Amino acid sequence: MTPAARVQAAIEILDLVIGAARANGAPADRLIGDWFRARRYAGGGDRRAIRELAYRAIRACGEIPETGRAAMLQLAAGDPAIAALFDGARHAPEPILPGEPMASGGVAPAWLVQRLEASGLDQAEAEALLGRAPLDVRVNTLRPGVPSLPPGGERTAAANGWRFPPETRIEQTTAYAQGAIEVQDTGSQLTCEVVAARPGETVIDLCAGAGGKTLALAAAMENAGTLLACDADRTRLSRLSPRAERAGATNITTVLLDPGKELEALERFRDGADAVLVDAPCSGTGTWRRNPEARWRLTEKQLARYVAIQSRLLDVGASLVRKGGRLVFVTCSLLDAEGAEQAQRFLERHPGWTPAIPELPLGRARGPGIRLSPQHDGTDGFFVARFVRL
Ligand SMILES: C[S@@+](CC[C@H](N)C(=O)[O-])C[C@H]1O[C@@H](n2cnc3c(N)ncnc32)[C@H](O)[C@@H]1O
Repeated sequence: MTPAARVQAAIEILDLVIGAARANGAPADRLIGDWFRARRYAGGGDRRAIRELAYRAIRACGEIPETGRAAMLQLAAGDPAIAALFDGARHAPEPILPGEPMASGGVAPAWLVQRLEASGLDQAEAEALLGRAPLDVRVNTLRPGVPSLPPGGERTAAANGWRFPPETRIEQTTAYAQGAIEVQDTGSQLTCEVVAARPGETVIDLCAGAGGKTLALAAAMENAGTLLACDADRTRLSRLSPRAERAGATNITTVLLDPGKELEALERFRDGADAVLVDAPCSGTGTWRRNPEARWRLTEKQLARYVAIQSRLLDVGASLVRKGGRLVFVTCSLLDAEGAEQAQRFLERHPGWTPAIPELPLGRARGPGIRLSPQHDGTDGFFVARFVRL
């Protein structure tokens, strides 16, 4: 494909991404994959270039663009080489018309930029939310021996963490196939360390999803003790079993929860868990490096819904913890509404609890917890707080 045809292809993809963002449809990654599957003629180089162009345009536009072309014009406004490819040749985008509307630039929609500012993020830190994520892995201590890792890696601040260049094909390594390593962001690994799960304990991962953090907890517990992986989403939870098998994690029991009736399924653990992790559903502002179009999908109403469910799940988690036990609250968000403020409100609602601010090698204190950010810590954005029941 010619460079100009690649730009036109990226514009078509952007139209799909924008449509899906408006209609709460599939994520960009899946749309791009489907687009290529239907166009086998595009070679590896074309695919990489088109994907790169589409993501650069997504990152360049703060508000959701009207069209894919308007998004690409925003990118072209800062890159004359791309602008020059709008030449109307065969398969190329039509020439740019004088005064043709282009999407607006910026980090995120205006309301969200305001929320980020109010949450103490300066411009540089906000922009870093849209940077490139490295490839982090956790060495799985449940697998004996030292795994043979691909070249180019370096140790991270996490106890068992390594970082590789983003293009590393980690899933093709023997270490990955044997379950000796798991792909997991350093920030995510550190939030698991805050749980400080120990062998023999009863630990509940209340929002386990597909078990990214559950597997780290199982490793910390050395497969000894009870580890419940709960979630309200059957499909996500069903992905955990094969992952646990690959990782050699044998002490995990999955529990499908009914939203609003979580405690009914967990009644026998009431006041009994040593630790409960609430890795709550959130806006995901800390993971825009991986899915930058997520900022076009979020609405104030949705954010309010996340805040409400986080608060409810924290209350559910609290009633499962034994006296002296710990409750760990995590969101992959940098918004105080889903972090420091949420944690503070928990403490106000629950006088029988005290904050035990985690000591981490990365991050900065924010209210009664710690916040990690891409710019300051080189991780995804997270908030983590730990509370101890008196
Ligand atoms: C941030 S994700 C969890 C990610 C997971 N812990 C990991 O490390 O991969 C939040 C999860 O909360 C789940 N969830 C939403 N409502 C819930 C509820 N009422 N009870 C339990 N889980 C819920 C979602 O299905 C989603 O999987």
